[in-house]
Amino acid sequence: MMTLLQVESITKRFGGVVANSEVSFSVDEGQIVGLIGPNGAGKSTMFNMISSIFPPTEGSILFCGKKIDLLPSYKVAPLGISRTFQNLQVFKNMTVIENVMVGQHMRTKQNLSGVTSMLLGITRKERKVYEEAMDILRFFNLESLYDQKASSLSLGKLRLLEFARAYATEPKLLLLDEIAAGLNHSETSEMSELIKRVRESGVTILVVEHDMDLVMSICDKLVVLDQGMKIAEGTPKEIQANEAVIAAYLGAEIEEEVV
Ligand SMILES: Nc1ncnc2c1ncn2[C@@H]1O[C@H](COP(=O)(O)OP(=O)(O)OP(=O)(O)O)[C@@H](O)[C@H]1O
Repeated sequence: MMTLLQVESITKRFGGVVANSEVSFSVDEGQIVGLIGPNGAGKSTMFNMISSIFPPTEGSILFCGKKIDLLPSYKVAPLGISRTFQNLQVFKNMTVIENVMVGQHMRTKQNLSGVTSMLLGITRKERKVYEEAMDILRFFNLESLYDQKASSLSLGKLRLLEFARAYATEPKLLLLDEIAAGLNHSETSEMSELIKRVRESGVTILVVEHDMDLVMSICDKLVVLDQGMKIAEGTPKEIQANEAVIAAYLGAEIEEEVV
C-alpha cells in the first residue's frame, strides 16, 4: 500500500516548550489513522504542521513523497490536504450550500462572484458546480438545509457542514480535528458512519479525537502522543492493551466516563 503521509522525526518548540519531540509515523493511502493522547500531548501542533500553518523546528513531513513542511499552506491545500477546525471555520453569514461552494472554489478556482451568479443559474458550468454541491450536501445529509444560513444551524449540523466544506475540496488526505466534540450519542454514531463512507469514497483520513468509542471503532491504526512524544502505535486492540497508554491516557479517560 502506498504511503501518503510520512512524518519523520518532527520536533516543534515554542520558546522553551517542546510541543512535539522526534515524532515519526506514516499514513497509508486508504487508512483511517487516529492521533490520540491527553491534553497538551501535541496533537493540534502536529495537525498544524501537517496543514502547514507553521513549520516544524526539526524533521520533515512528506506528502506523496514530496517534502511539504516548508511550503506555505496555500501551496499545500492544492496538493490534496484539507482539514476541519475544532473551533469551526464555516462562514456563518453564508448559506449551507454557499459554504460547500467555497470549498469547491478552492479546487475549481471558480471566482466567488461566480458563486453568487451560479445561485441564479446563469451558466451551465456554474449550474454543474451547484449540482455537485447539492450532491455533497446529500452525502452529508444536509440537503434539506441547503438555503439556511449557517448561523442558524445546531452544533451537530455545523460539524457536518465543516466536514462537507473540507470534503468539497476533493482532498487525498482529510484531517479531522475533534469532529465529534460536543456531539450527542446519535450524532456521534452518524459522524462515525460518515467518516467511514468518506474513506470508502477514496479519501485517506487522519483524526484527532477524544471520543475513544469513535476512535476505536473507525481507526485502522492509532498513534499515541504524550507530552510531545510518541509513546505507542498500533491497532485499536493493541493500543487498548498497551500499559503505557493506559497509564498516560486511557485509564484517565475510562475514569472520566465512569464519573
Ligand atoms: N502557539 C503556541 N505557543 C506556545 N506554546 C504552545 C503553542 N501551541 C501549543 N503550545 C504548547 O504545546 C503543547 C502541546 O499543545 P497542543 O495544543 O498541540 O496539544 P493537544 O494534544 O492538541 O492538546 P488538546 O487535546 O488539549 O487540544 C502544550 O504544552 C501547549 O501549551
